[in-house]
Amino acid sequence: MIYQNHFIHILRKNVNQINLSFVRYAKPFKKKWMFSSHHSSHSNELALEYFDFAYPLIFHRHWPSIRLALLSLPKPVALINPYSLSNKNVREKLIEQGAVDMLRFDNTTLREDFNLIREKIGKNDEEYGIKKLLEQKENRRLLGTSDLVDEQQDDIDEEIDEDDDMNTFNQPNPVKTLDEIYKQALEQQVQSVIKGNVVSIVDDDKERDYQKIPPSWHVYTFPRSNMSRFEPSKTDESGLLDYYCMDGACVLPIVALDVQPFHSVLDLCSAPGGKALNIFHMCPYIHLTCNDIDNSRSKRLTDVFNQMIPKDTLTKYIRFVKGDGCLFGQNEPASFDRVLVDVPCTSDRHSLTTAFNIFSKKRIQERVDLPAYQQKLLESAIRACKPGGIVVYSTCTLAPIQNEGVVERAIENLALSSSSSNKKHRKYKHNDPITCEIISTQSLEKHYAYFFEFHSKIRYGSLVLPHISNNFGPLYFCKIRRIS
Ligand SMILES: C[S@@+](CC[C@H](N)C(=O)[O-])C[C@H]1O[C@@H](n2cnc3c(N)ncnc32)[C@H](O)[C@@H]1O
Repeated sequence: MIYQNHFIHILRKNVNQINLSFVRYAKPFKKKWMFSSHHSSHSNELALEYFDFAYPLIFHRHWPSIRLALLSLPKPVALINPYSLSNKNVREKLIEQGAVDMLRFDNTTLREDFNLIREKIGKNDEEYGIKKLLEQKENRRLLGTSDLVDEQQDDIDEEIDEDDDMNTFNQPNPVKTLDEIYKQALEQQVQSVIKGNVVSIVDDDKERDYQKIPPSWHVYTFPRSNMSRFEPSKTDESGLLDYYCMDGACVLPIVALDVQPFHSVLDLCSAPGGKALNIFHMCPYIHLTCNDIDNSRSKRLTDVFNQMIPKDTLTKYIRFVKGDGCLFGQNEPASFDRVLVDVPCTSDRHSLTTAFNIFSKKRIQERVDLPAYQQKLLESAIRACKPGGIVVYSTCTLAPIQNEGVVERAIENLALSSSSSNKKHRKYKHNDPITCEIISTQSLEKHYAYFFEFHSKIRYGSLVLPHISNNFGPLYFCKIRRIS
């Protein structure tokens, strides 16, 4: 019931024009569908127009495959409810159906081969020859993985494969049109989203054993290229659901958060609660605070938890708060060991399938203000975190300005506050100087490379690119440590 109801069927007339005749209703616990065969929503089309304008400049030849995936059915994963009485039977049934536990998947050889290829095509390896790239392309084909690896390959592919369909997708217009000029301006903007050298990055998770997964946390999915769907979730005798379906990429920020027993954890923008459930299943011996500003979404959040967690556990370990996350770190002392801040964003996949999305003309100002709002939420999350604690920032957009751009500006702004000479230029009022560093998520990417397509040109954090063979994401996340 939960996830399958989310899926929309999209009729595409041709590659540039879509007819979004289904409109998704985002409430996971209500069977609501709006079907309109006559009206394709204008804001859906605006979203696609914007993506077609901005994203080829960032993702180059990969944009057509990302676009295809965004316009296709997303792939679900099932988060098993360890409190459900049918927990064991359900897991056995899913395995019989061919599903695998994404957190315990151990096809070591496949993963090692894949990682080897990725390493070889390392971002900065300029001396790589065409022959080797072709070999690797063939390896990737044999591994059944896509070729979303490195832009460096693009130039070479263009030299050697002029008839490649992908290259003809955005054929340059020989005459420099006004569009071209706008595109160049936008490209400059995209390139200047981050400075790239103001935040330090450490690789502390390099040696982390990602195979060590707590026994309460199981996430099932079907293997690559397997488009099977999960049956609707059922309730057991005590009224608890046996699993919760969601986008598989949602698991990654939680892996990055690395919650440990007895931690005090804050989920600043929590509703409807998919990631908060993962946090709690990752480590049930914590004190979890779930906050959201929106009344109806907060109600959904508590509904989700009531259907997944027994009442006594809920009251003992979980606190629900309804408040403005921007104020969290200002009014309370920094008290959390871990903070997840999964901010509102342009929700790229969602915007292509919902009627009144943030690309609507009436919401232009909201969209323009979004990165500043996200920055405010991230700064607040960092302020709420204890020194030495971890903050994970996440979004479900591909836009660099809402991802790395926000991370860099927030960390820079918090550091600026330490300098008294800069105090008058500070955007938000807070008392103490705050310094942060970013913890690289490269090792996490390597471990989960079989399931996800990661964008290789990310400086801070990781970005999951939607791909038709395992249609998860988009999802960006960045792991930040508060130092002082
Ligand atoms: C991307 S959704 C969060 C999804 C959620 N983390 C999950 O996994 O189910 C963003 C949420 O931020 C909430 N939000 C927006 N502004 C907020 C604010 N100032 N303070 C707290 N929550 C806010 C929205 O109501 C929305 O529920």
